Amino acid sequence: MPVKIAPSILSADFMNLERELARIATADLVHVDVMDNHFVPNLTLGLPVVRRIVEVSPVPVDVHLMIEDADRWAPEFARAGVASVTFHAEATQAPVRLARELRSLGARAGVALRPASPVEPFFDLLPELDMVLVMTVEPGFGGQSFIEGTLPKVRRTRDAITAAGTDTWLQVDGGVSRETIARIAQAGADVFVAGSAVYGADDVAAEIAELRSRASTIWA
Ligand SMILES: O=C(CO)[C@H](O)[C@H](O)COP(=O)(O)O
Ligand SMILES: [Co+2]
Repeated sequence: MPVKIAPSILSADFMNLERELARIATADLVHVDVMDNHFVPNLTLGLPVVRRIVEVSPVPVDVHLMIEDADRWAPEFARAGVASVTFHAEATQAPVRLARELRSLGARAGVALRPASPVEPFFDLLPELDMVLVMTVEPGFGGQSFIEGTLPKVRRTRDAITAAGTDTWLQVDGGVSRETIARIAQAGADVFVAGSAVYGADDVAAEIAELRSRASTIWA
């Protein structure tokens, strides 16, 4: 089954991260948003915290870097032992060189795109990438509403991955909820980040199961 649910700890209780990670043990990945207050107008957490998350997380760690100078910093997150490192296309000088370096360090390599950034330049480069992240909100904050106008980009990306025949995952991040997930899956996404929808639910495990079920129906 291709569908993966990746709760974002951006909406978790940062004072109790170990407990918050344990609550999402039935998820496929945990999504960790790293923000530097330069690439986006928000500041979250950095390498020392990510290293501890890797040690205690019950599921593989998926890092989303919203930082400038990804070429300098992204490899450090791979060295921290995360499963995947996604850097923004807008924050790197050399995406292929960086993706190759991340892979050589044992991490999956992902490229992320702001809603207004074109994905087409990456179509010929898909064999170099383990994941494409199409942002479905402007990066920086959880709890924003889904931007419907990003769906055609998700569909074009899925079509390009199918044409390339690569095993590149297609992640969406921002405004994923019970209301939006089926439409996003219909457009071709297979990895779904959900922060406020999961951590805002009374029963976190039930919410993860519900999101997975709604997306899986489309993929079945
Ligand atoms: O990268 C992000 C914000 O830049 C977060 O991963 C994303 O916003 C998740 O939050 P929500 O599901 O509440 O929209
Ligand atoms: Co994110």
